Amino acid sequence: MSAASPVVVPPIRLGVNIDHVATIRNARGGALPDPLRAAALAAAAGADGITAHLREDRRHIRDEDMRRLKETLVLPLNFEMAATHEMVAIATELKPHACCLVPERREERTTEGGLDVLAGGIDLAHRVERLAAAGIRVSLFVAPDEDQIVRAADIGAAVIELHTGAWCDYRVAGRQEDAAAELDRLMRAADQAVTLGLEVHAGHGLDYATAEIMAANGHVRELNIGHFLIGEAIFEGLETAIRRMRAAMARGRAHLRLGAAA
Ligand SMILES: CC(=O)[C@@H](O)[C@H](O)COP(=O)(O)O
Ligand SMILES: NCC(=O)COP(=O)(O)O
Repeated sequence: MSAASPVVVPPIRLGVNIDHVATIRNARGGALPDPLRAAALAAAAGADGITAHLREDRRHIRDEDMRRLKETLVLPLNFEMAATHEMVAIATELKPHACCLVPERREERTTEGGLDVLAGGIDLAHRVERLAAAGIRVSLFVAPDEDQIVRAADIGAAVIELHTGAWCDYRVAGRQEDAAAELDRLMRAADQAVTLGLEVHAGHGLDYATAEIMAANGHVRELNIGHFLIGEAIFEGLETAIRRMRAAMARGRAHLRLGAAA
């Protein structure tokens, strides 16, 4: 009789987004609080990577922050950016570990939806190719939409990051049916992406509860979380917030282990 095969649970990484430390700094126009200090603290607290979004309007992270991050950071740097000529030029010079291409509208309060990979056409395909040729791991920030994910694989992205914002907003608004339908879409999108050979990440609006649910999907290999963690840091400190987030993700992975063993 053969022994039961061990359940293999793939690890899940936590990328800490430090944009909103820069939002607070910029509110007074000075140098404090320094997002680099948050990155160093996040590393000490067990983050696996740092995410920073250099918006076209530089409303939070600035070019100088990206340069300092690249020079001093011991963790992989995930550079979020619009798929523009300007940003591709900056990224190919900086050479971060990864670039996540996101949609941007100047007037938006935050990143409202996923990148329209289909509408991006050949220009987007070329930008993905240029970044990949510079040795950068390219991720596309997409809604859980089948056609967008097929196109992401077609144009050579290595990763998709699923936009969890709509799901999180439905939950906060108490719209349980909409939240359940959106979660179902996210789960099916993760399955589809893995079938197409893409690595799956997720992020936007995640908190302890939603991160735990995402981590219970073994296809999801990385969560990028910022706004909630920086908010919690006001009350309990960044280090504690990150440790609690890691614990929530570990609980999610434990559900997976139990589910697989059942
Ligand atoms: C793309 C994304 O989800 C992050 O960059 C995050 O949302 C940053 O915050 P803002 O959207 O407020 O710039
Ligand atoms: N890509 C999502 C991200 O980096 C963090 O989003 P949020 O937690 O700040 O909403």
